[in-house]
Amino acid sequence: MRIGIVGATGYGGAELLRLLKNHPKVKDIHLYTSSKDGVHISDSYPHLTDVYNLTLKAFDADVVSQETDLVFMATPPGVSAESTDQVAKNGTKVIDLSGDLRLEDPAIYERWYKRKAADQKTIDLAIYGLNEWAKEEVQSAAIIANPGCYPTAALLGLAPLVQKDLVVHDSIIIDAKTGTSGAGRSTSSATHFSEMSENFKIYQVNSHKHTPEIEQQLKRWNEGIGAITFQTHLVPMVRGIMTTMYVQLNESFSQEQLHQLYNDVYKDSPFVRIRKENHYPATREVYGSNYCDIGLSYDERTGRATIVSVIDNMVKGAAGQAIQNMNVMNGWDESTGLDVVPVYP
Ligand SMILES: NC(=O)C1=CN([C@@H]2O[C@H](COP(=O)(O)OP(=O)(O)OC[C@H]3O[C@@H](n4cnc5c(N)ncnc54)[C@H](OP(=O)(O)O)[C@@H]3O)[C@@H](O)[C@H]2O)C=CC1
Ligand SMILES: CC(=O)N[C@@H](CCC(=O)OP(=O)(O)O)C(=O)O
Repeated sequence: MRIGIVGATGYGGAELLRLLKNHPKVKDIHLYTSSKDGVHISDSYPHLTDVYNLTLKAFDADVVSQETDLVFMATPPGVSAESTDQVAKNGTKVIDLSGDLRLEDPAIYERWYKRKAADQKTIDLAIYGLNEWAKEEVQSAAIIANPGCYPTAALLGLAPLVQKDLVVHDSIIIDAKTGTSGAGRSTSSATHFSEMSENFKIYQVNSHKHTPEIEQQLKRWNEGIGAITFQTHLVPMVRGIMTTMYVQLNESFSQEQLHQLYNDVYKDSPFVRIRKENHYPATREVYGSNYCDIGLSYDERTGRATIVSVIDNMVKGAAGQAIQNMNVMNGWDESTGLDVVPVYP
């Protein structure tokens, strides 16, 4: 299969290349750039020296549609909105890592992303690829909107309780933390070393663009769910996301029942690991892997459940989930090429 990566010089592109090296079905890879035409990938990423002998080519949607069967768009917001229909016109499948095709209402996209949305036809064709909960749709999809990093962690953690309508509808609070690689490779004053070292910051308070994405999916599962409170923090680490979620349950639960529910729901999901009672995951424990690890607690005093989920933002939050989606789209085992043990310590 001929694979394309647009935005291969970014962190998402580099992570795709790291993981695809061990993918038995992928041999023919084409890399596209908007600024480094003719540059060898190892000049951009020396850790890939002798791993790939590939030179970047200028991104042109028509060329991509002729040269590839499936393309990963690892590009900033706006690029997929403009070019997906052209890339897909000859049957090339598209997996978009950006947020351009995730929101079904273009007006909501334009309000939160502050840029023009993709055309409605392309948005309607795109399947929201939260893989664990969309196997059938992903299988037959031509275009995948790969979920955002925070929504992946939050939604996998909330799904069992929300789907079974066990949550007081307007009680969901998501307290999220991320490492700096989530901001991509280009430098910014928010993420450079002097700003982030020995520091811990809240950002985009009540205004993060992943808020409508999380609400949209929660409402698909349970239309009664109200507005969520979602806050994001930057911590001095490179990879990893932790979402700590607080929800009021609408019936009395026991710790044991809560664990039973999550173990049952995710028993056939190889990338979701439920920790045993009184054990909680740390970001290091999924580092470099496609796992989402979940810890649970029910507080009898308050009637609230605390759900903690961790992922590696670059893997399950981006490139890993994208490859999992590619696998399911092609009828391959979902774990193909993703059988990676987390790097520890
Ligand atoms: N980092 C993360 O943890 C996650 C990222 N994402 C999303 O994935 C996408 C990629 O993220 P990330 O790799 O971190 O970002 P980076 O900024 O590291 O990389 C983006 C790449 O896109 C390319 N690019 C920029 N403009 C254009 C253009 N007009 N046409 C084609 N290519 C262009 C650039 O490469 P060049 O100059 O060579 O063209 C750049 O290297 C983003 O939308 C991001 O929000 C999603 C989940 C998690
Ligand atoms: C640290 C940092 O800036 N993280 C990014 C992660 C979001 C991201 O990557 O955006 P999409 O998944 O929607 O494309 C942010 O908070 O915007």
